[in-house]
Amino acid sequence: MNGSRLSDFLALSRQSPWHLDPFSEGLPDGSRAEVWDTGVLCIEPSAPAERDLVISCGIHGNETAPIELCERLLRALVAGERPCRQRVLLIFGNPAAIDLGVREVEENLNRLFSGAHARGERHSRERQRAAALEGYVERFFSARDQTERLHYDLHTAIRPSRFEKFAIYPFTHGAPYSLSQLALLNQAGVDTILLADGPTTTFSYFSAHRFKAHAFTVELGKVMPFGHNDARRFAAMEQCLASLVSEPGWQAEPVAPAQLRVFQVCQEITRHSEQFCFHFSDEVPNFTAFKAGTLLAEDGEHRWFAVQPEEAVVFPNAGVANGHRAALMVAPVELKPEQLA
Ligand SMILES: O=C(O)CCC(=O)N[C@@H](CCC(=O)O)C(=O)O
Ligand SMILES: [Zn+2]
Repeated sequence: MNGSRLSDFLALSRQSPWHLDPFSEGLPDGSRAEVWDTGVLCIEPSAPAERDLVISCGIHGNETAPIELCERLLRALVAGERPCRQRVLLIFGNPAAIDLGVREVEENLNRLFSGAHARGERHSRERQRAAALEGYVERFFSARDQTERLHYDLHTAIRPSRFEKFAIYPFTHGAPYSLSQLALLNQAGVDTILLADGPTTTFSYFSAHRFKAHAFTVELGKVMPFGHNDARRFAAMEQCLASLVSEPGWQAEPVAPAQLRVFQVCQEITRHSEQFCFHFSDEVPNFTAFKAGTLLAEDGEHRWFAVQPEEAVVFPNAGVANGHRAALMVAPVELKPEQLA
């Protein structure tokens, strides 16, 4: 595909970080690749199989490993090294932040979905982008009924984690958890699952709730600058995504729930003011556990204590904007057969 504008789609998106005029190109296997906007590319095979697959990365611009993984996947499709047999929507979420090497330009894109971009008086580039991304996901999923809808939103975490790869399973409103999706995550090296305890304004919850997609925020390791990621650490996820894209009907090896480490979110710590502080070291890795009764954080009158035995902290970040989540607290749980389908 010499001369293809898609052979370096990320570079093209970084050059036009907030808007790119749509265009389309044929791929060597006969699929049509349609650029809908900067960082947004829909691939339509001539005879698509039964899955509709959204893969997103770079919702936080400095989380480079998933961005590199998606670039490798796209290059293989554009070069004809791999066929595309499913409809795929590939999203580089925040090209401006990717270009600057920062988590966000004006505000955290992953707190602006499910309409949160329109709440309040504030205007920001990320709000416009969240609204646009919602529209693209709607356009993609609404094109067909009766398909299996999938969305993997790939991230890396700011700090190291005792369990390196984990996924957040957005709140299901009581619907069962998908055993085949847990198997896929497990085969992708993601053997730790966090069950959310309520609706959120994340991208994965948006797809799960609005389109009944199997959708996950997937944490693949620790944030590193471009060029400093070891691709071998992401190979299992890359292989699973490649199989989904290229092999109709592909299924991961089955998993027994007991093979997975499962946590339930039991409380959320929210920063309210400049007085916010944690009562543990800045160095603690994700999934560090505290005894029940331990004072975890303080913000003026507010105090948060560990309540459950073995309650563990995930994503502690005292530097978030006021009103935002500063940490999730999670407790180990066992998935019961009646919770699974
Ligand atoms: O390491 C951190 O503190 C944040 C890593 C990250 O971006 N995580 C996502 C999780 C989204 C979810 O809860 O589904 C985020 O904070 O947006
Ligand atoms: Zn992230």
